[in-house]
Amino acid sequence: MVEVKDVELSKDKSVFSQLAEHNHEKVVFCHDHDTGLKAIIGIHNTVLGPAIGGTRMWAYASEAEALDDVLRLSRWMTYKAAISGLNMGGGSAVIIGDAKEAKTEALLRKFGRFVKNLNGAFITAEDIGMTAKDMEYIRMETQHVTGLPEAMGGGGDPSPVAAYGTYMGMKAAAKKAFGSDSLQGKKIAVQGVGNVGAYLIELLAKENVQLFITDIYEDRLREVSSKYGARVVGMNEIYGLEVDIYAPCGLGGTINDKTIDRLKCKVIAGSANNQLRDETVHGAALEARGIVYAPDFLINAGGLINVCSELDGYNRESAYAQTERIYKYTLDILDLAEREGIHTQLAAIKMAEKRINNISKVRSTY
Ligand SMILES: NC(=O)c1ccc[n+]([C@@H]2O[C@H](COP(=O)([O-])OP(=O)(O)OC[C@H]3O[C@@H](n4cnc5c(N)ncnc54)[C@H](O)[C@@H]3O)[C@@H](O)[C@H]2O)c1
Repeated sequence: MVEVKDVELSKDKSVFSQLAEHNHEKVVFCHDHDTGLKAIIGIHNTVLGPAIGGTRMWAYASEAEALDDVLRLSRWMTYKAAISGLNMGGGSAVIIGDAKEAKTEALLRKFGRFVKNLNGAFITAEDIGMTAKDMEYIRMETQHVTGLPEAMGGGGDPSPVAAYGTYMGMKAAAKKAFGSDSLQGKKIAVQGVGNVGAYLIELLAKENVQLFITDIYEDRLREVSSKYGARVVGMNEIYGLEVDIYAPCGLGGTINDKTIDRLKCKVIAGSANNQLRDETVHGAALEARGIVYAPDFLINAGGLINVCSELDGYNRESAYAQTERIYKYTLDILDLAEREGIHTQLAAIKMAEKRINNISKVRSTY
């Protein structure tokens, strides 16, 4: 049985006022006594199409924390899908519990039944705490699952496509900052050489850049460094490096009060989600420092584009072609930010909201 502290969802906010804050459409609390399932499915916006988003399994300290996570994640999925030109809305799910201990086939399949009952209004994929095998269990109960292995007719690992979109976004940001999208000779610091980071480095190495890398795992660093001739730097050292481009490809929140004044780069473009600790404060601070920030939820959308392309019968070529458009979308957003004198993350949100508002004249929900 999953043990979660039973606390008030929030000290000062009711569930409905939390939904109202960012205009979430629907939240489904899923409970099953026999399997111990406690899950929350959050549907933020379905104007453009069914809500898509990952299912995360995490040992949240409280129900309030789980709800907060699902509301936050689902909202960003709306923006990510809208700005990438996808006909999809934003959603997300969290299963409360320790993925190493509480996960069973029955629990996952029960969760699949809840997804099924939403009749396609929510389509899910793998996120933190979930594996491809877990998604196969969910798939046994509902067809509304994507991001499946190639053997099951899916697109397989989305990381190379996510890296390609990040690379496109980085080139667009370089064009804005340096007047050319060629990265030749540029000094680029990549933080996190996991799945996406390593594929990004492979693309960058072809452009003859000077690479600086850091990661928590030394064996991974050694491998990437010897393969691409990248210089290994310390995890804290990376922020103060004299580089042209900083690419956060590890965890979110690395652009914060402690790091922002140390940055010497002219461009930030990486795959990590939620790079700005506080999107308003740190988005504006980057603008004030003249650093071109390529909005994370736009340039890392290649992964989402890849899993969405499964829904119409997976085609790798078309997933890459759609991802390539991130170059143009990034330039459009950087231009909009300049024209309106706003920071680039805000410009990206505005552009996503504009598309949703326009299409809401055609239809209001899925
Ligand atoms: N995989 C995808 O398709 C995809 C798509 C969109 C966005 N993203 C985002 O991109 C980021 C990377 O995803 P991934 O799939 O490559 O994950 P991953 O777990 O394979 O790799 C992340 C790497 O970053 C390292 N890392 C974490 N924090 C670090 C820090 N502070 N300093 C240095 N290294 C650090 C980790 O050790 C790990 O090697 C994540 O934020 C993820 O949410 C991934």
